[in-house]
Amino acid sequence: MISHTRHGELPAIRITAPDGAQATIALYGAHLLSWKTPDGKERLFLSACSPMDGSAAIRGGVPVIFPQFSTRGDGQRHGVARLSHWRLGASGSAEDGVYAEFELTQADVPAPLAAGWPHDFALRLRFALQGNALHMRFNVRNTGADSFSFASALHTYYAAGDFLKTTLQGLEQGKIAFGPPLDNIYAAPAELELRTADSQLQLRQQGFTEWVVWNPGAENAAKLTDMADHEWREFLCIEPARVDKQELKAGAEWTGHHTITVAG
Ligand SMILES: O=P(O)(O)OC[C@H]1O[C@@H](O)[C@H](O)[C@@H](O)[C@@H]1O
Repeated sequence: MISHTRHGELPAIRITAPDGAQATIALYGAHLLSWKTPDGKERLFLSACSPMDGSAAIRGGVPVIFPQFSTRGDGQRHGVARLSHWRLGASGSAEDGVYAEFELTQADVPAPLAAGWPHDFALRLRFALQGNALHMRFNVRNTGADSFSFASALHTYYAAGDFLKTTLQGLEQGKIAFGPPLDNIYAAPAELELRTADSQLQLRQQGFTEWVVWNPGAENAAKLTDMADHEWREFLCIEPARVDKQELKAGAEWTGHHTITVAG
């Protein structure tokens, strides 16, 4: 079932699966704010200090990064998609569960931001919920007459319980046990295993080229106005990404998949 709701001042869409799984997506950024598995447990971190009025990017959940990753370029930091109001597209039931799609084109991007990246594009982000799995499918189409280059990421903030008790397995570097702050880019195997203080999750990607792993630690978190000082310990970001801009020819499209399954 799909219903309209609000989160703070932001209009949002709620997906509720027959098994009780639930996701809430703000139209601002097509930003996944909350994902609850059928047991009612929240799987994503969302900062209590995040702006929720469309004046700035939301801190937590799953920000959509497009067309620039971080400061890798002279455009808007982490791109314009997380700062634009998307539209609800198709929704319903499919093989992979109850789903809703969100759409954004160049015409939807606020003028000052659009001026910084003047290309014709169409984005479609689909969220599907079934049992303990969440599937995100991100599609980028070049609708213009010239090629453009873009980077992207699904900047997932996991509710880790306790960052310091979290481990990640599957990277060629071996098992990572977290401690000091980190902001690392790794080559992207298809699958990772994340163990938080109380859960085990499988993270799968297809189409992306890197995993970015980030936690600011206490000192850097204290400098962030949209994060409470203690919150750094509650989350870990693991982002399937395409950190460097790669070309997309006129008329071509690219699709990235990100599936998270709670295994225990
Ligand atoms: O504060 P922002 O713009 O949401 O970015 C958060 C972090 O996002 C991560 O993806 C980057 O690797 C970090 O360098 C960055 O600090």
